[in-house]
Amino acid sequence: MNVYTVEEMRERDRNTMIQHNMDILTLVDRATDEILDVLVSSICPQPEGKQFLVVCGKGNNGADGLSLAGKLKNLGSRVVAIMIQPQEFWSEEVRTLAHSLGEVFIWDEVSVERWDEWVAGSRYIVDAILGTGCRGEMEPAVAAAIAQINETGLPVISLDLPSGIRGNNGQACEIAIKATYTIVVDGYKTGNLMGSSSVYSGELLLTKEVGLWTSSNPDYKKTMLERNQQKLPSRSKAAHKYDFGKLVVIGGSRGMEGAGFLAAMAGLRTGCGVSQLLSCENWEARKMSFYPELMVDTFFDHQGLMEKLKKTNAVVFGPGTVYVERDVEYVQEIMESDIPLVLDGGAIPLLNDLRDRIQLSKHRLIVTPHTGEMARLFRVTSRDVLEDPVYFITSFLESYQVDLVMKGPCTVIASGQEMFFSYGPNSGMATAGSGDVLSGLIGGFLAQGCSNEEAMKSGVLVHQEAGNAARKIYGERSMTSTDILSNIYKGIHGLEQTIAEDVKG
Ligand SMILES: NC(=O)C1=CN([C@@H]2O[C@H](COP(=O)(O)OP(=O)(O)OC[C@H]3O[C@@H](n4cnc5c(N)ncnc54)[C@H](O)[C@@H]3O)[C@@H](O)[C@H]2O)[C@H](O)CC1
Ligand SMILES: [K+]
Repeated sequence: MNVYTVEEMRERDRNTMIQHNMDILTLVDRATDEILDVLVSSICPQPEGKQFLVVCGKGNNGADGLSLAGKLKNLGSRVVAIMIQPQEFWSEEVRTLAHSLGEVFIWDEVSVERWDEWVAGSRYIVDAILGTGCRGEMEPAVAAAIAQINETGLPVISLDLPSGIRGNNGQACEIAIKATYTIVVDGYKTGNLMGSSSVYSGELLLTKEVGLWTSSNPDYKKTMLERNQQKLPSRSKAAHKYDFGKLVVIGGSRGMEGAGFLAAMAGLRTGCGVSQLLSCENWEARKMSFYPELMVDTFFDHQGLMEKLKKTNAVVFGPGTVYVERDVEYVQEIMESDIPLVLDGGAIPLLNDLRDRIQLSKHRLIVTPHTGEMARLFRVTSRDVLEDPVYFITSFLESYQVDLVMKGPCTVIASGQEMFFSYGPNSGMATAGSGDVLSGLIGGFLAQGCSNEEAMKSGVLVHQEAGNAARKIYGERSMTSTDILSNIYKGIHGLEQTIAEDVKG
């Protein structure tokens, strides 16, 4: 399943029209065939006899609304179509579609009584006011319509994007539609997945492809992260624990020992044979092991560290550390050895100190910032990153030449010329230690010999599924990172099952 920016979507529209000799009306017609298919199969199996209140804008999102209204009418639904803007502002396509629909009302001319009557008689509102074209300040008439729709309490079906959500970053305008379902046309827009979109979109439903031109060589190929792309490391029944790899987590400084333990334990739960927490100058950590299956040790200088990293197959550096300049040397030493390395938490800011030396790394580094950590690296604010996440992800790849896992309600894995989006909003994951569990998972898979890409994908998928399982038991409010940790096995089972089905399949 592909993901596009608004600019890429426009380019696809343009090239489809030129190369396949298609006009906008044909594109809209194809899009609404697929929208109707999703509506009937996933939202309203029997639309005949039911009333749909379809509220349309003057652009192509509005054209989608009018075209869908016509098709619902043909199926025997009752349709009330309202245009927000008066006729003189309609596009050519909107004009044609409105004409063939017959009766279309204009927002400003609708009395309160009529609106109330339509709302009372309708089963659904279709929001076709704004799609990917939303930009700048909201027109007052549009804002008023959105507020009024949000107040009805009726289920709202948004077409492509909830009106007022920006197509590239998912940020909400001063007001936006609170949808029950969002039917996304042809491919996810980055704005369907990022920013505040999860607060407004309701259930995201994707149409089949509508036959648009697709670049065979985009700058960055963007797809949804899917379970069936994964393969887990194989396991021999005759194995020794070291055959499954040793992970070392360097972290757990004074007062933050728990972060180190969570990461080390998450690694062990992926199936690696041995996991150790190494703390710098923290003897206390050795006394506080919460988990008997973990090894815990302390180091004082880089000779001591490298001595302790013998027979280590992967290192996660940073859960429960703060930025200390001295750590640059430690990280550099590990980079130059043959050990795959994940930089997380307190080690992420070291990236700016290491910039000139990253090429010396034998393995490509993996770095796992959340948006705040990403912003600090670029010396901008989180708001800047949220404003243009795709730009910052590509800049990150280009500036640092490392692999990236940017954590958030939609976690993005980025490597080389590819990005994978993992959309699974769960507010329970925004809890202390959740990121430590993720970096431990990635480290655990690396220690078993997975490639960076496999380890990042498996780590993110398992983390998300473990979080969903924890939510089922404790709820989004009460779940903690220990609950994510203890549900890792469910994420692993999920992946094992998918793989088994694929093999059978
Ligand atoms: N790409 C596809 O596969 C297809 C997409 N389709 C649909 O078309 C929309 C995008 O259409 P576009 O005309 O570019 O934009 P919109 O309809 O979203 O809106 C443009 C319209 O609205 C005005 N406007 C912009 N911002 C605001 C604002 N803040 N307040 C008020 N008005 C605003 C702007 O001036 C324009 O006039 C896409 O999402 C799909 O739904 C088709 O189905 C074809 C295939
Ligand atoms: K919309």
